Amino acid sequence: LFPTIKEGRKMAEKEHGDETSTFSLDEIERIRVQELVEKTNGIPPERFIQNEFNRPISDLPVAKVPVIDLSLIESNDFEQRQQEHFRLKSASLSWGLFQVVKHGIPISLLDDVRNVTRLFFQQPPKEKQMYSSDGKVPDWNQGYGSDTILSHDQILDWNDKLYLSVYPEKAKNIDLWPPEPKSFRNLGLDDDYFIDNGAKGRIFERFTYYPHCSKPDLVLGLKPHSDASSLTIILQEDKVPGLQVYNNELGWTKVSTVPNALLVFIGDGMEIMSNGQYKSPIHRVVTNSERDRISLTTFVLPELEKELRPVDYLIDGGKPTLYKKMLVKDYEKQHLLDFTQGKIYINSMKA
Ligand SMILES: O=C(O)CCC(=O)C(=O)O
Ligand SMILES: [Fe+2]
Repeated sequence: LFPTIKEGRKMAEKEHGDETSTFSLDEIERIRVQELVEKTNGIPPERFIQNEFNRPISDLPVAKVPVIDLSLIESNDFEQRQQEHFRLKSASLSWGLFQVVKHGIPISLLDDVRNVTRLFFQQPPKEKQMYSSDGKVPDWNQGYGSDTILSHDQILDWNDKLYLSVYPEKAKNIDLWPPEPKSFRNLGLDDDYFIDNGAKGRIFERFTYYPHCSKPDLVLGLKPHSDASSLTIILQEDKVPGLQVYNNELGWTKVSTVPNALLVFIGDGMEIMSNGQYKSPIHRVVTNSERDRISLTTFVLPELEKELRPVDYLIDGGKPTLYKKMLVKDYEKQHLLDFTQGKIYINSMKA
């Protein structure tokens, strides 16, 4: 059996007491990881030390993530199109993730997005803090901040983030959108691409900054989770890996970066809607001692008042329903609660 969070932390303290740095509870829960790194030279305070069974492992196998050519999905050649559709489907059935290339988004735009993300995090703390919602209802989880803290026992992630609602328009809180760097508000992130392509619902963007860490074998950039979304699209940096995905046969595997590809994850919503045929993979992010890392995550989410459940035709004729039903807004609440405690919420949805 795994130790409880408290037991695990006691064990970690004993073993690694001299490798951690000390801060008060209040300080730790308010400071951003980026500032911490400057103060401690990258030495993690004890609140960030993972239980033994969750710590990063070196020498992992590389995940064979399928690469999908989007231009073939839209090809006029029927056979080519059908073949790529088949590959897309088998990627969703097996790994639950794939790299998309020839997606039609200009590389220069991807570079701009990456640059602007870096520039945002390079600004002084005071400047960034203006875009924090600081726990204010209804935007308490939006804006600039670090790991969401729901309990003083929580083991914290080694990242800072800027989390923004971009669609629908009325859910956008423009006060949390940084005017600096200048190009931030007009990245084209809020154009109608997804909406026109049928994904009506909600879209959030999460800009994440993972500072370097002097003890990368003890902390996680982002703890294990599957995404509560329908679909997630990730833009990574080409040269700084860190993302890992769990595979039932291989255990943790490393996801290689493919230059300028977009990485797509099937989310919990799709797993439930497909009655478990499509997989919402468990993934995490590890840090490294030399380089910081940025990523941009786009979450495509269903409307809050919708019910999450397997689609009717998949359970027609008495086929077993493998998941419980739940309103999207309740699902997201529970998912966040479980995430902060290091649990995988979709497991509790299995009927
Ligand atoms: O930084 C990454 O590559 C992954 C981020 C992620 O998993 C998330 O935002 O849910
Ligand atoms: Fe994720």
